[in-house]
Amino acid sequence: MTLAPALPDVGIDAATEAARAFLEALGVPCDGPSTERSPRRMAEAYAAMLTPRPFAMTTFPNEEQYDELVVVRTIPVQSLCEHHLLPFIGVAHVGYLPAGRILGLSKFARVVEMFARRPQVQERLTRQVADWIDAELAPQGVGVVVEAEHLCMSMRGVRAGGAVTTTSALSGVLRDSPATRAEFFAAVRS
Ligand SMILES: Nc1nc2c(ncn2[C@@H]2O[C@H](COP(=O)(O)OP(=O)(O)OP(=O)(O)O)[C@@H](O)[C@H]2O)c(=O)[nH]1
Ligand SMILES: [Zn+2]
Repeated sequence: MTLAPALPDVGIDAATEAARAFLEALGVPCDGPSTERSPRRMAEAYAAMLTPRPFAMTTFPNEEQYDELVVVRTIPVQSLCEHHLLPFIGVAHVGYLPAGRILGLSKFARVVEMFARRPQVQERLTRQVADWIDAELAPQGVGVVVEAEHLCMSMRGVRAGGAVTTTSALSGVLRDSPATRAEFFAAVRS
């Protein structure tokens, strides 16, 4: 069983017409020489931001029986909040304690991106990354921390620009062992 999101069925022409109607309804006509194609650009931009990129899961046998934490810090996060379809942007820190296999390092950034390219809430994104690593790798434990600014909170509404939300998801020994958990959070903060 895979926990990867299903690929959406994207109709760029229909999205373009909807974007044109949407912008016109907001008093933003797109009839100038440089704006005629803006509805299509908008449709393509949203399609790009909302379509996960599948990737090959590459694992290696843990031949050295490496049994310390592996932590990949400061992975870029760019997603859209499902309430306003406005971006939330920040970083993820992903760590795990290997068991029988280790994961290709680039895959941590790929899995974050895969789940980020959907309408999201930060809590779910954080949990999905942890659950995917658990399911695909069966490590001794996983930890994921996401720190992000939500533009729906800074560009509109409450206008709390600069507010950063931190979420975390832990499993296995990273959740159950206080020492391992503390080591993970220390690595994240270093
Ligand atoms: N928990 C959580 N909330 C989020 C996330 N992204 C956006 N939200 C919140 O979702 C809520 C939607 O609330 P509503 O009251 O329905 O929407 P709204 O009237 O536009 O709210 P304001 O943003 O307060 O103006 C807001 O409080 C957002 O800040 C997220 O990733 N996680
Ligand atoms: Zn929002």
